[in-house]
Amino acid sequence: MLIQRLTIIGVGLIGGSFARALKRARVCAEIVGCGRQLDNLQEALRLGVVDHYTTDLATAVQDADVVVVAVPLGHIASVFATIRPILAPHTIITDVGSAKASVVADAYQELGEHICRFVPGHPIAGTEKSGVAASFASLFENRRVILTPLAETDPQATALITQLWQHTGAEVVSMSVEHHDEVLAATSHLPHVLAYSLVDTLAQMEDRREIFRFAAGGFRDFTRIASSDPKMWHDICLANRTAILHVLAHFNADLAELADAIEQGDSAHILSIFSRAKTARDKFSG
Ligand SMILES: NC(=O)c1ccc[n+]([C@@H]2O[C@H](COP(=O)([O-])OP(=O)(O)OC[C@H]3O[C@@H](n4cnc5c(N)ncnc54)[C@H](O)[C@@H]3O)[C@@H](O)[C@H]2O)c1
Ligand SMILES: O=C(O)C(=O)C[C@]1(C(=O)O)C=C[C@@H](O)C=C1
Repeated sequence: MLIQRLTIIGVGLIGGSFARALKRARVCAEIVGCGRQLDNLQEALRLGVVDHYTTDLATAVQDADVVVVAVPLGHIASVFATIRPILAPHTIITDVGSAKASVVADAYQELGEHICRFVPGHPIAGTEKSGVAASFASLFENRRVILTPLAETDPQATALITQLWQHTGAEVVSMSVEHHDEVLAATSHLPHVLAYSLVDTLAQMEDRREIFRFAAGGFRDFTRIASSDPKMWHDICLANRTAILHVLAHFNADLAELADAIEQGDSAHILSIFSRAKTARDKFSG
């Protein structure tokens, strides 16, 4: 066994999938789940995702070798503040939050002397579903996990968290907090903002029933992620607002240029934008 006791705070899609993958790999002797919704924790136990559960954060982190904080970004600071006095000196703490600067600021503010065993992390894998019932063991297979260790982070803590993620089938990469937030603003946060905004625009049109009746594959592919948890994406937008606004401004300018080309009937311009995008997309998906 790699570790004795792993505690997951927030046994939802990501926390539950991490627990399932580690159980499958048989690397933790015991997995403890902690959360606020009793029915979700009971389901986690019934599904065999955790070995025990508690709704009490203090009980959950006692004697834990590793604590994984997998709650929405807006709840991370209060979780850190509550567990700080109970954490053992050897306990390693990590998280899975979709933006990293806000989590790191929360950690500096709330974790005190435990900052040297905090390894910020983010699996680049998920779905539009939430809760433990939506979790599955193969979610992280062949996907990337980004770690953004701090100057203070003990390299042995980073090495252990790296090993745990590798046991889920993921490839682990490291980068700076700032770079992470800029890249994810472009590749994940902007697409979610656009999908929510597009669906909301259509949903407010007078003939929305007719519009949605004839929405087919293209609409479905483009908007699946607008079914994601609104509170989670609210938290991400506020946590990474500077980087999101920067890439959104860029996008707005390019969209205005495309609208102008359509208005002018500028075939060459329209074709060059679409061809450039198709080449980039084909190369990326290949
Ligand atoms: N969904 C994705 O695609 C995805 C991908 C990568 C990372 N993330 C990140 O993972 C984290 C969790 O997202 P998720 O999709 O698993 O959400 P989820 O809603 O499925 O799970 C979150 C769980 O945390 C619990 N929780 C909320 N507040 C809590 C608190 N104060 N104390 C204890 N438990 C609490 C909830 O009851 C829920 O069970 C978020 O920070 C998100 O940014 C999500
Ligand atoms: O596939 C999806 O539904 C996702 O939204 C997953 C996705 C992404 O944008 O790729 C969403 C948020 C994350 O923090 C990481 C992954």
